[in-house]
Amino acid sequence: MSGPRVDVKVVMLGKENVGKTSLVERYVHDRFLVGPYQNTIGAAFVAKVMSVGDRTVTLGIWDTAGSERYEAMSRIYYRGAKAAIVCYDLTDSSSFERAKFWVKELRSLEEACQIYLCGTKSDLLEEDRRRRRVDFHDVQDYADNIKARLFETSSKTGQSVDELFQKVADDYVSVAAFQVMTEDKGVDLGQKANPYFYSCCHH
Ligand SMILES: Nc1nc2c(ncn2[C@@H]2O[C@H](COP(=O)(O)OP(=O)(O)OP(=O)(O)O)[C@@H](O)[C@H]2O)c(=O)[nH]1
Repeated sequence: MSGPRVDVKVVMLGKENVGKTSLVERYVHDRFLVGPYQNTIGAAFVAKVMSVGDRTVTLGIWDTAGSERYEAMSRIYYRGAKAAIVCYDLTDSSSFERAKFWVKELRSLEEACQIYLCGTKSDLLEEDRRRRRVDFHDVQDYADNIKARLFETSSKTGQSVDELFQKVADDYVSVAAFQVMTEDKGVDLGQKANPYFYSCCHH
């Protein structure tokens, strides 16, 4: 028996404990698991069917393990990904340094992969704004430089989680539509190597 046909391979990357699994849990099952923290080992896969206008898009989400012990495995999972959600914990500056590490790798090895930076655990800032360790404007400047999109989410409250994954699917559909358009008309805008151009030019 074959599994679902995946349109968009999405990979979750980021330091351990930043909340990658919780983000997927919130998005796919609309729940936030409490209890003892469990590291992801290797990677986990889940498929989610969603709508973009009158189209159906299936996201195939690979949730990788954040521990540096599994770094080599994470590399296997981002190969061929169309989208990478690179997570960092808004209350942990070292996790943002780790996010930059993954961005560098993706930019050099998976040029066509659209990057979504995701600052997690925003509910902790609502409780106490002094807990913020990663400045929003600094990350926005960085995101502009690397042509990434930026979200700040909470898997606990659900804040911006659906919006993040919806954007991944919307971008995929925009890119596909643009590809069909240029291939049909034989237009070569010399921009094919730039995935951000693809997704931006339809907004
Ligand atoms: N307050 C709060 N805690 C969160 C949030 N997301 C995750 N956590 C907590 O952070 C811890 C780690 O979450 P995980 O989702 O397992 O983190 P991970 O990035 O998948 O970790 P690895 O599997 O080790 O890579 C857990 O104790 C979660 O309950 C959030 O949005 N808000």
